[in-house]
Amino acid sequence: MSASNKTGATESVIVQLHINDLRTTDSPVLSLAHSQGKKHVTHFLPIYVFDERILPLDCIPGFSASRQTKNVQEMTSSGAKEKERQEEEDIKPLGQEDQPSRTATNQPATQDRDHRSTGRVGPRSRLGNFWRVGRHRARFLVETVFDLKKTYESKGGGMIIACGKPEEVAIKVVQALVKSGKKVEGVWTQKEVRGLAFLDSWNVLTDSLWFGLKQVTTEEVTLLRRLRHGLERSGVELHLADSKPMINPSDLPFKIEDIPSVFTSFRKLVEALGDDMVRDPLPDVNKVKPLPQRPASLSKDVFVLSGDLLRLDTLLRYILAPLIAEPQYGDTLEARPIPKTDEEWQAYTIPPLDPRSAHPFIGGETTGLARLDDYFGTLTGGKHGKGDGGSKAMSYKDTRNGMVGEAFSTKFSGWLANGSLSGRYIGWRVRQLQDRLREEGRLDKHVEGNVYWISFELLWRDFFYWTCERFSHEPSYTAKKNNQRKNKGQPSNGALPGEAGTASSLFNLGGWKEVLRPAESQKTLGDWKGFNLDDSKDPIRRLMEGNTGIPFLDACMRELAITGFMSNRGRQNVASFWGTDLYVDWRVGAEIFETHLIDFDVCSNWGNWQYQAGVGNDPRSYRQFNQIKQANDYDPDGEYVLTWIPELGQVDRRFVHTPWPTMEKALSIKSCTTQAQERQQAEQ
Ligand SMILES: Cc1cc2nc3c(=O)[nH]c(=O)nc-3n(C[C@H](O)[C@H](O)[C@H](O)COP(=O)(O)OP(=O)(O)OC[C@H]3O[C@@H](n4cnc5c(N)ncnc54)[C@H](O)[C@@H]3O)c2cc1C
Repeated sequence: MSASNKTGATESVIVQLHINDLRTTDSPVLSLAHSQGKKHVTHFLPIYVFDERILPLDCIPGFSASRQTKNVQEMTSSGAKEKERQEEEDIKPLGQEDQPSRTATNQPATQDRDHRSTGRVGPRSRLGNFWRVGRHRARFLVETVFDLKKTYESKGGGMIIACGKPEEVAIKVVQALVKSGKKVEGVWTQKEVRGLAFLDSWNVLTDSLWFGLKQVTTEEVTLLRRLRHGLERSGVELHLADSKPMINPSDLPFKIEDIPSVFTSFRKLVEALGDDMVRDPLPDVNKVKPLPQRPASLSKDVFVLSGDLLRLDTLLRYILAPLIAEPQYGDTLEARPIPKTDEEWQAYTIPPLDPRSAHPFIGGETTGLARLDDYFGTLTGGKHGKGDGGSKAMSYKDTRNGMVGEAFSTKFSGWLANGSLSGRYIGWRVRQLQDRLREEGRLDKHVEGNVYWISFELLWRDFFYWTCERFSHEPSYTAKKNNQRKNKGQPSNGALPGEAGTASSLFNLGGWKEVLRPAESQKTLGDWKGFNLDDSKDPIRRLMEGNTGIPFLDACMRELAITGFMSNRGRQNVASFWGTDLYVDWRVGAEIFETHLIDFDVCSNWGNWQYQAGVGNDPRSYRQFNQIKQANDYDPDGEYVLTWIPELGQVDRRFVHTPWPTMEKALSIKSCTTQAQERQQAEQ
C-alpha cells in the first residue's frame, strides 16, 4: 500500500524527470516551478536516469548487484518485509548517501556480447543487434548530464542522477517523498507524443487524454504511460511539457492531423506566421529552489549515483568500457577488454576525440550556449542588448554543404537531440541576429537569406516531429491488417500498436508510404533485400565498414563510426545508396545511424531514412543520388575523402573520387562500385 500525497505538508516539491530536455535555458518546467503561481512550492527536484534499456550499465559498481537484489526481494515475502523495513523513514541530508560498494559484478551481467549469435541482448537494436547508443553519443550524454547538474548547483539547486528505468526510478522517488511526509505537486517531463490540451502560457500541458492515443515513438511513449500509471498510485499527476519543436504547438496554423505531407507546403504555412513563427524564450531562472531532504531508504530502492560515481571521468569509464570492448562496424578503435581489477580500472583511459572530427564538442548546455555565441555572435548587452560577431551565421547557407571542419554547418543537432539547447531558443537567436544586423545596416538580402536558412533547416526538424505525431493516429497498413485478423475484424482493445516494434509506421519497412499510398507501397514491399552481417562481403557490411570502394561513401561511413557525426550531404548519399541502389532493408541503416550518431533523434533519423529510402512522405516517389556527381560537386578537391581514406593519397587528385582503374586491385572492389561505374558511364 502506498501512502497518498499529503495535502497539509509544509514542504512541497516539483519533480522534473529529465529525458531529452537537459537544459536550464528556455526550460518550461524550471520556469513553471519558479513562477508566481508556484510560490508555495518549496523544493525543485530534477532527476536524470541513465536508462539500462539503451545503455550498457553493468560495469557500474554495484548496479547489476542492486538489480539482482531487487529482483530477489520482489520475489520473496521475507524480501518484501525487508523492503518495508527499508522504507521506514530515515532522513539523511543530500550528498551523504552510502558509497556504492565495489563488487565483482562490475562486469557485464550478460557475457554473451556477440551481436550476431544472440537475439536482442541488452541494449541492442532489433535488426542489426548493434549497440543502441554507441560510444560517441554515450560520451556526449554523460557529459551533458554532469554539466546540467553543475549548472543547477551553481544556481542553488541540485539534481539526482540514477541508473535503471527512468519511469521506475521516478515512481520510487515520488513514493519515498510522499512517505516521508512531503507534498509532491506533480512530476513534469517532456512530451514525446501528441498532447491535446495546453493549459497555460508556460507551454506546459496536463494531458489527460494522451494515454488513449496510438503512438509512433513507442519506447518513449511506453515509458510515459508506465510512469503515469505508477504515479497515480501515489496520487501524483504526470504533466507533459511540449518543448521539443521550435514552433509552439498551439501556434501551428493547422491541426496536427492536417499537417501537409510535403515539406514545402508545411514550410509556407508556418512561414506565413512571420515574426510570430518563433516565440521568445522563457525568462531565465537564476536562483533555483533547493533539493528536498531525501529519504535515505531511497538509496536502497533506487541506484542513485554517489561518491566517486559522481565524477565525470569515473562514470564515463564504466559506461564506455563495454562499448569500447566491442566497437561497432566501421569504428577503427582498437577493441579493449573490459577491466577486471581495481588497478585495471584505474589505468583505463577514454579515447580522445579524433582530431579530424567535424564535431569536436563536449556535451552539455554550457558548450551548446558557447557554440551559439560562436555562430550567432555574443549577446554582450544581455538578452536584448547589442551583440558582437555572427559571421558564421551570416554565411551559413553558402557554407552549410561543406564537409570538412566544424565551421561548415551549425552542429547544433547534438545539443538539440538531447535537449541541452531548445529549438525555440535557436530560432529566437536567429531573429535576434537579424534584428541586430538590420540596426547596424548590415542585413542585405544575401545575409538575411543566409541567417534565415538556419530557421529553415530547423523547420525540417519540426516537420519530422509533427509528421511523427500525425502518423501516431494511423497504425501502419500491415498493423491494421494484423489487428483485424487477430480480432476478427474488430480493432483490438487497448492495443499498443508500436510496442512490439512492428506496428508503428515509423519503424515499418513500408514506412509512412503504407499509410499515404498503400497500393504503391504494397507493390514494392517484397522487393527489399535482406543482409548477412556475418559475411564480410555483404554489401551492407562493407558499406557500414566504409569499405565499398566508392571513396565518398566510405569516407562518410568512416567519419560516422570514428567521430559520431556525418554531414547532411553525407547522410543523404549514404541513405540513398542503401535504399535505392542496394535496395537493402533501410531500417538497418537507420539502426546503425542510431548507434553512431551523437545527434540521434528518433523522428529526424527514422523520418529522414524513410524519406531517402522512398517509403516516407517525399512527394517524389523515387529519388536517387549520384554519389560520384555529388562527390565532385561537394568535395571538388578531394579534401574530404583524403581526410578519411588516407590510402587514396597516392591517387592523382583528379581521380580521387573514381580511382578504380588504378586502385581496383588494391581496394578489392567489386559489386558496389560496378553500379557506381555503370551510372557514371551512363551519365557521360
Ligand atoms: C538519413 C538521415 C538521417 C538523419 N538523422 C538525423 C538525426 O538522427 N538527428 C538529427 O538531428 N538530424 C538527422 N538528420 C538531419 C541532418 O542531417 C542533421 O540534422 C544535420 O546534418 C546536423 O548537422 P548540423 O546541426 O550542423 O545541421 P545544420 O545544417 O546546421 O542544420 C541546423 C539544424 O536544423 C535541423 N535539420 C537540418 N536538416 C534536417 C533534416 N533533414 N531533418 C531534420 N532536421 C534537420 C537540425 O536540428 C540541425 O541541427 C538526418 C538526415 C538524414 C539524411
